[in-house]
Amino acid sequence: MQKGNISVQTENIFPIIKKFLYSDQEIFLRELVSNATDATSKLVTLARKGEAKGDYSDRTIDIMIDKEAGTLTIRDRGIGMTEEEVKKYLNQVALSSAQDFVDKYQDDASIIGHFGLGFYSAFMVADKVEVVTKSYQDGSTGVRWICAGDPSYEIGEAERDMQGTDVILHISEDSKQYLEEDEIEGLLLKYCRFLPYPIRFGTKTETEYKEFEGEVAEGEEKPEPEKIETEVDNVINNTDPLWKKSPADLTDEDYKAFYRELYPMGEPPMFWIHLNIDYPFHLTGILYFPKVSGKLELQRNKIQLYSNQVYVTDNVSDIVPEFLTLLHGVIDSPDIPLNVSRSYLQADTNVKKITGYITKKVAEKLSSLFKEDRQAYEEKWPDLGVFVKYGMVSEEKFYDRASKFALLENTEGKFFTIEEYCERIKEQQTDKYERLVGIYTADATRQHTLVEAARDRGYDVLKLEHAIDAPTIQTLEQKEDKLTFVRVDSATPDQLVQKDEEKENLLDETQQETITKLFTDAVGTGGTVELKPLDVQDAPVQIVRNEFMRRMKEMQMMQGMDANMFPDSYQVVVNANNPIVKERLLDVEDEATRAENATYLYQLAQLSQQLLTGADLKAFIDRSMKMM
Ligand SMILES: Nc1ncnc2c1ncn2[C@@H]1O[C@H](COP(=O)(O)OP(=O)(O)OP(=O)(O)O)[C@@H](O)[C@H]1O
Repeated sequence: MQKGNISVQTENIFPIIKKFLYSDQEIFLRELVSNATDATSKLVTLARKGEAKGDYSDRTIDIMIDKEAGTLTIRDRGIGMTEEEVKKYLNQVALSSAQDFVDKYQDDASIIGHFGLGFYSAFMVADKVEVVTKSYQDGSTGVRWICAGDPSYEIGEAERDMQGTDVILHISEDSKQYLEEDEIEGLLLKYCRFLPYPIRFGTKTETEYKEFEGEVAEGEEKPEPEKIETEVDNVINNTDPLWKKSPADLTDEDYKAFYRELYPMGEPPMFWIHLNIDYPFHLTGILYFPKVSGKLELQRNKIQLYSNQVYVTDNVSDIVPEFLTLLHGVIDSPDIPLNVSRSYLQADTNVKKITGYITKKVAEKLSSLFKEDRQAYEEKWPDLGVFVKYGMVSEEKFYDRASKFALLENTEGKFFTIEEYCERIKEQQTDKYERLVGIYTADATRQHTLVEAARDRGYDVLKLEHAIDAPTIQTLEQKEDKLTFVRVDSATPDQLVQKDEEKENLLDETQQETITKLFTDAVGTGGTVELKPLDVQDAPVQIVRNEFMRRMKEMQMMQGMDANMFPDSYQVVVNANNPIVKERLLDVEDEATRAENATYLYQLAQLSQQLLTGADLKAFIDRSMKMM
């Protein structure tokens, strides 16, 4: 054996590799199996070109544990290395790329999936690494290279028949878990599940039951099926994952089966998109639309990112627009730079193009579903809506496409595109400033009374009940000319759509003052009182919340501010023209009864909006009982 030093400057790299990457130790296996895959691919290419002669049909990569020896071996049947190549690639190339990686990593540990540490990641878990290799080239002999985690190494001849490479890790004392079968199998399933060559991890027992096929004499029972156990290779990967295949060759069932392979516990997806692009970047993948309805948070981070079928990460938030992280599936692209920091990624031109491409494909798919079968699309809307709205709010480009197929649902359960809806309300709901006023409820059950009051006026009421609807409304108002929204409780029904009609007040000035005073006392600090001449049949007292003030408060609360900093601003509108107001307040002599009636009418208004609680609610019930 010859001895040598890898490099003088690298004295420190081993402890750094061990220490800095400790939390992500497990990636060593992905890096080494990737190298084995690359070495196999290189040989396959040479053989195809006729430059490597021999039978290279067995491309299996073996992962082997030897507990007694304390080693984990990664064996490939790939291109192998000559002694010169070992010196060049392991002592120089691999080392300098590891050095580069460590330098970058020390500056910013957010490198995606920690790709690029390469061969030297072995030293995260091993005290000593032994490489036994033989080049595919005629006349090559085996070579053994040993390095014990310091800059010195040994190199010499080794016995070896087959071309290819064994990387033997002498697992260190504090990484003993990597000698456990379950641990290794788990990592192989995570990182290597879709690699293009078979990854064999020992053997497994397959059990089969064979029915008795012979004659059974009358009166005799058929013998139990025979149990047949066979030892077969434990190949842990699917070498030909669905996203690599041509969509024309696949059926719906294939896509569903692949979804189950990815998420065995998941509900079946609604539909999917097969991505496939060669220029100006390479990208393949399948994105599935899950049923989202309401569960906005739970579903994130289900897209897996691969690079040439090697798993990288399931945190793709810097690679795809945020709203797309609600989708499930796989993206595979060798063109995403994986050894740069996450903040750099978003500025990368390839990543920008990829983002744009995926967004466009998603919009196209939704658009075709909408056009092909509107009814089926409407049925899916409860699950799709959250996703589409999220996209419209957060991605300008998506908005432009989605505004054609986004739907608005009204309280009758009918669906409209934005354009259709504007057309529908044009006549009734255009205000004096020529704005189209969309009236909505955030809770059709709680706001039932108000919804009905608006509908009685001939208005249409939209159901915008999800958390995503508040920002969606804001976006629609910004984007769509002359469209504005008001919630049913933001004004009295006659004022939801402001028109220039002034009603005559049936009370004289003294009467108006008396009424205003009575209600100001009844309401106290609960809100401001306004006496207005409304329709005779409009309720005597109504409570409204200014749309703008309410939105401000909601926004502040979303930003985590104290809710009490912005008290609710309620306006108590008293209808001067409702006959009850006159009869119960003005025509009553007794001061105390008048005050009591004012309070009672105010409480009725509170009750209709579920604002009456605590002691006030009890007082109201007591009084109602007495009246009975
Ligand atoms: N199993 C192997 N068979 C043949 N050559 C190998 C094997 N493992 C490593 N090598 C050689 O060593 C070189 C350095 O490996 P290393 O993993 O450090 O970097 P890389 O694979 O080139 O790049 P990266 O890991 O960043 O993708 C490889 O380019 C290859 O030439």
